[in-house]
Formats: sequence, structure tokens, C-alpha cells
Amino acid sequence: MNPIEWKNNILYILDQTKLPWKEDYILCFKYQQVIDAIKKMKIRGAPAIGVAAAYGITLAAIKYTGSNLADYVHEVIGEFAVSRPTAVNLFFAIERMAKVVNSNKNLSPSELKILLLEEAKKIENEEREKSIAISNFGAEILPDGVKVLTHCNTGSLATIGPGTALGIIKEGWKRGKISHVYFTETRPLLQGARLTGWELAKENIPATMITDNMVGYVFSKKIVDLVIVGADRITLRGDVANKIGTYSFAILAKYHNIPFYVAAPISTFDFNLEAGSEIPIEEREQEEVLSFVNKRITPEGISALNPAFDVTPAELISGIVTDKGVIYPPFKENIQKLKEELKL
Ligand SMILES: CSC[C@@H](O)[C@@H](O)C(=O)COP(=O)(O)O
Repeated sequence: MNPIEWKNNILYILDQTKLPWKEDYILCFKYQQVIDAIKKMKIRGAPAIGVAAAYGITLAAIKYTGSNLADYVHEVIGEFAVSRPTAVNLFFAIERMAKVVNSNKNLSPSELKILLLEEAKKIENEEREKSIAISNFGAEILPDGVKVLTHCNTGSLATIGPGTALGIIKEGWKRGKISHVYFTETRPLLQGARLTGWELAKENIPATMITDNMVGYVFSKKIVDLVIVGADRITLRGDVANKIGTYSFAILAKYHNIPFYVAAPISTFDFNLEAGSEIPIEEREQEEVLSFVNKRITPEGISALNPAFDVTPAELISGIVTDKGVIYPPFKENIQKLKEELKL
């Protein structure tokens, strides 16, 4: 199941706000529809947001009939850059699209449009390959018969391909290494209950959902042996921004001596940032937490906090599974080494 598909100059986006009730694709004819889909989380998950933006920029270029395509593409890139602030994959993808424009200034508009589409397809294919690699590296380190907990949705819907944390779980299940999967409901938008539940059910993987506030209980009862989550941005010292709640689960895992793994492609690393405190955290509308299934549940006059992500310090993480292998502590040294090896 692809969360996104490019066909005949139309971008098809599977509307994740309608899952699991309806498998409905939005047909994007204009780039503004893609920005809207990202903002409203019809498409979400760090790698998938990057791919959507790359195609959205291509869509804008293809539809443009004016006389300065390069400037126009840069303007559109500026609009995508403010759609969701935390997942660095968005910026990774738009920088690559900007580079195509900047290094091909002498080409005709039609030639440039072809190159932009090729780059978007390349980004998509690379993300697919990366999530396959992560799934394999991660499955290798899983102990036999392990009971795993994951948070939010990091599967095919959030990436292109099997997924990151959920990709590892799917691969681990295929290899007979996982005995049971637990996943959180993931308040407030229920990416766990709706989306991870949907993917696990499609794969016939036996799974149990818990609400976010049951994690401590589940750890204390030794119901779970290991945690794997995804990431929206990882800094040079190995601090990880991920779906709100991740930080609390990491602290609880440390207390209970439960290994806590993060899975993400190298495109989720932000080599410009040293510490997690520098990561911009998206603050979403209060209404999302004050209401449940579109019905206000908190009395009028009460306000709410709604950060979409939190930051888990490197000290709480056992390992980071990437498409280039698993990084272990000391993270700062090992991330720096990988950066140099990959010439990034
Ligand atoms: C492979 S997806 C990794 C992360 O993007 C995922 O864990 C997550 O936090 C998703 O948040 P979302 O707000 O649903 O985009």
C-alpha cells in the first residue's frame, strides 16, 4: 500500500485522516493541495512528508506557464518549508529539489521540469530502499521470541516501503523472532490505534493496543521486552525528536531496564544541530486535544497544550537503526564517524 503515487501529472495521496474507515485517495492537481494535505496530516510521517513535498514542488513546476520557472520553484519551496517544522526529511527533500534548480539554470523550462520529476522519483525510490535496509538491520538485532512495543505509526503509511520501526517489526515477525506486538494508541490523533493497527491487521500480525498512559504499567508487569520507535529529527549528539510521548516512554524504559531503540534513515539526521533543545517542535491547534472525534470533551474556557513531538536525550537510547547499520553509544562520536564516512 503506497501512501503516495504519481500518475499522469497527478499526485495521489492516501487520506490518512480517513483511515481505517475509508481508503480514499486525494487527487492533487495543484501544489497547494499537497501543502494542505501535509498540514492537515492527510499524509504524515517524516519520510513520507519529504516525498510528498518533492512531488508537490514538481507539480507546481509542471503547472507553471510563466517566464521565470527557477524563481517560482524557489517561492513554492518556501511555502513547503513552513508546512510542518519538525521532521527534517521535509528539508532534506526540498533542498535536493532546490539543488536541481540551482545547478540547471541554463536548461529550458521543459527540460528542468523533467529533471525535477526525476529527482522526486529518485527521492521516493531511495526512501523505499532505505526502509527495506532499516527493516533488515533492525530484524537482525532482535532477540528470539521478543515482545515489542512501538509508538505512533512508522510503517508503510509513514514511509515508502515497509517502514522504519514498524518495518523492523514486520521483518522480525516474518523471521519468527517476534512473539507479540504492542502499540500505543497515540493521542491525540490516534496514529497508533488507526494506522499502526490498520497495517498490523493487514499483515495478520497478532497485536495488542494500549493507551499511552498504560506504558508504565506494561513495563512494570514485564509484558514488553523491547521498544522501537521512529524519529522526526536526530541531532549530532543523538537526541531524537519523535511523536509526543516518546520521551516519557524512554524514561520509563530506562527505569525498567528495557532496551529502547530508534529507527530512522540517515535523511532524518540533522547534522547542523548539536542538541535536541535546538529542534523546532510543532505546536498544533488546541482543538485537536480538547475534542475527541470532532466532539468537544473539555468545557469551554479551558485551554490545552498540543506539542506534536518531544525530544528524547541520547542517554536514554540503546541504539539507532539506520539504513547504513545500527549506531550504538557513544552516539556523538559514532554519528560523527558515520557522517565522515558518508561524506555528508
Ligand atoms: C517513519 S515515521 C517517523 C516519525 O515521523 C513518526 O514516529 C512520527 O512521529 C510521526 O508523527 P506525525 O505527526 O504522525 O507525522
